[in-house]
Amino acid sequence: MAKELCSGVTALLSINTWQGQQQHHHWARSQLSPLAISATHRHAKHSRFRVVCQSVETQAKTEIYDPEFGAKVGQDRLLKVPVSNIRNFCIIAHIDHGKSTLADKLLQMTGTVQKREMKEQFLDNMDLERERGITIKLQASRMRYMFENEPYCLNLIDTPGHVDFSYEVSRSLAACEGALLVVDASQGVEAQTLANVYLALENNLEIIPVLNKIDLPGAEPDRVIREIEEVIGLDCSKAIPCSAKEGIGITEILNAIVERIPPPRDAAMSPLRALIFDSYYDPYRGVIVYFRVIDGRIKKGDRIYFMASNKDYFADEVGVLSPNQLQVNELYAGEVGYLSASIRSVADARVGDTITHYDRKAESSLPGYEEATPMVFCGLFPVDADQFPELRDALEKLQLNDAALKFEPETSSAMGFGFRCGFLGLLHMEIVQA
Ligand SMILES: Nc1nc2c(ncn2[C@@H]2O[C@H](COP(=O)(O)OP(=O)(O)OP(=O)(O)O)[C@@H](O)[C@H]2O)c(=O)[nH]1
Repeated sequence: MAKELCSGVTALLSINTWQGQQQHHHWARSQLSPLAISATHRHAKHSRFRVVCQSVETQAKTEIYDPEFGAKVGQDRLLKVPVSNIRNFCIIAHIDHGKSTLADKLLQMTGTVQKREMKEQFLDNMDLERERGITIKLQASRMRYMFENEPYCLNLIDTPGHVDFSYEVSRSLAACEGALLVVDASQGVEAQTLANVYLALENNLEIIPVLNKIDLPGAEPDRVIREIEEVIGLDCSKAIPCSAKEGIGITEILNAIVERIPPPRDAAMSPLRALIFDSYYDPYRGVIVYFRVIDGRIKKGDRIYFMASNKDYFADEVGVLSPNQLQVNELYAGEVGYLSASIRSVADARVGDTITHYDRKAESSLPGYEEATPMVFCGLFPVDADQFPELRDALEKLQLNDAALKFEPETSSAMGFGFRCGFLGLLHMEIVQA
């Protein structure tokens, strides 16, 4: 159905946009692609954008939710491939060694996003991340890549680089079969990279060493290769020299992902087990859960059950990230996607939890679920004691989007009633403050 609507047919578009809480609706009849593009431009400033396309000829209907680029996203990326042609991988790199630049180049080279859409680095798309230039929240993107005349589906799962988020890193590694180890060829291996490489090795990931920034005059790829071999003990005979900035070595990296990273296990007939590697709160749709299907399959309308939080919901929407959200009917073992189910709090769908079916529960959950343990604490007191309930409401709202934030009431003889708040680390505290 979606395909029919993408081949330039005349379509009726129902466009909903939101400005703050206010919804605006427009109808338009046009060739699908050009109109969708101009609509995207017109409404680019709106925070949320939804187009429902109905083919005038066939009455077929599809809904494309895409806050950034509307219907421009190519539907051929939704093409299903056999599990043997899926590759799930992440990028391990020290801060500033070029992970985001490389991720963007991979998205560009596979046609997932166009060059002109790349004004801002794509995978780091939270404002705060941009401001601080670091990756905080995990995100994912599906790419379509042709290798020896066969279509492959490559899922890149982004990992945060900061030590406060090592648990999130470990969950995203558990969702992959392979990792690109990106090392700045003018710098060398850093301690933080080591910790993540060991995590990847523990998860049996196939690691592809990539030497980035070879365009720099100070690059010493041979020295860095020796360093990786000595420090990590990784065979670097097939390390790939690259410049993410200049686009050198990108095809070699894509080919290596297909050739060297194993496909996921084909377990589509088993009871559903999907690993949550990220979630965020959307004020319109509730919590959006990012997951990797490990066993079984999941489709829209399924009654799902979160094994750690003991909560059940109906999946309103299931889709893939490319990198924007695109709805699909079903996702099966090996695939990576998102779902929404009118979930009110991220605590119900925590990173590391296992999703299964309410009526056909998996026997055991996937390993590795951990409660977030706060490491840094601070006392928070209202200036005016009457504002205590407001402060509590504000903290509860914040917690809807950040299940790692903990707080409990506290009294102090000097400050009165307040809260003791726990954070994962100093950076986490700064982010919550912002
Ligand atoms: N010369 C050169 N510079 C590069 C290359 N790749 C990345 N850079 C630059 O290195 C800096 C850091 O790159 P990023 O891609 O933001 O690094 P990152 O690893 O994603 O950093 P975090 O998001 O903080 O983890 C930027 O200024 C890039 O332009 C490269 O191949 N050559």
